[in-house]
Amino acid sequence: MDDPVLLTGAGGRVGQAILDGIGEEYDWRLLDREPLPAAKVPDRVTDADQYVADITDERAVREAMRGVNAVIHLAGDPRKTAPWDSVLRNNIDGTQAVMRAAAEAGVEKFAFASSNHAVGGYETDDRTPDLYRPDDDYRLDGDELPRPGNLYGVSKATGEFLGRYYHDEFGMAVVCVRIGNLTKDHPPREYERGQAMWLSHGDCAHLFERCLLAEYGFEIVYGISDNDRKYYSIDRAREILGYDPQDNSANYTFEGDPIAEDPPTDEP
Ligand SMILES: NC(=O)C1=CN([C@@H]2O[C@H](COP(=O)(O)OP(=O)(O)OC[C@H]3O[C@@H](n4cnc5c(N)ncnc54)[C@H](O)[C@@H]3O)[C@@H](O)[C@H]2O)C=CC1
Ligand SMILES: O=C1O[C@H](COP(=O)(O)O)[C@@H](O)[C@H](O)[C@H]1O
Repeated sequence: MDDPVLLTGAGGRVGQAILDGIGEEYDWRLLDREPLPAAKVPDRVTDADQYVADITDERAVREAMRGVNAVIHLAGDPRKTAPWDSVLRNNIDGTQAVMRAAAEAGVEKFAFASSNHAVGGYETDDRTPDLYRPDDDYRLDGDELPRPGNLYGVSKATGEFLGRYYHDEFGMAVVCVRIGNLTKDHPPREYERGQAMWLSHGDCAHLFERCLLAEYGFEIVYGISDNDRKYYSIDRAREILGYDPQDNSANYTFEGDPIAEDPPTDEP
């Protein structure tokens, strides 16, 4: 991909996981409402390719979108406890502004950071905590209706609907990645639910790179590592995007420490 890729929310946790993994591979436009310190910016990205702007600023977003062929849209309020005024502004109005600008600019591929919280309502009392365990075979696969468990989840489900609209009406390829729980170096510590939806930094960067390279129309996929414990299927991400995750929370203790592999023996 030769044209620039616009990354919104570049200074945040997910943005940095992506740039740590594939920051040197693409021509980036980085947009965030906070200025990015040099340590967060890949070497090849110049000042001219950095936009300090709010995604609800339609003019600034249109400016950042010029000549862009693909967008990874992460900017928003990531708190599951976020109040309505914040998710309405940052996650719904903001996503509408970015998707609209992308569609109008003829952007080919758009990856949207959705969330496990768009479907948190499936974690009913009768399914939990079994759901979080490796021997339970309940799976969500992306075909189910959204079922948010909080207003943040409502805002993410709304972003998915916006993606559906911009795909159907403008022909933009849109993939909504329902990200699980991103943590660096190890799965969330002592958190069964988080370990079932762990997304490692390496798998995160690889997954979003596949969103840039694969061919698709409109898709909803789950963004988790290849965890033994899981209630989200990653089959669709594998089939459509060519996602090939390398990490698995089962290779760590409940406390989050790596489980040592058996040392090699000399015995035949
Ligand atoms: N970290 C995780 O495990 C998960 C993250 N997500 C989603 O991924 C996206 C990124 O999440 P994180 O990196 O964890 O969050 P973060 O809070 O670390 O990063 C978000 C970035 O977006 C920027 N931002 C926020 N509102 C903005 C606005 N109105 N205009 C311009 N920039 C704005 C912030 O300055 C920040 O740098 C969010 O949309 C979140 O909902 C979804 C599921 C899990
Ligand atoms: O959408 C998000 O989900 C993750 C995981 O949710 P949690 O309920 O296990 O905390 C969360 O860490 C992240 O901040 C949020 O944006």
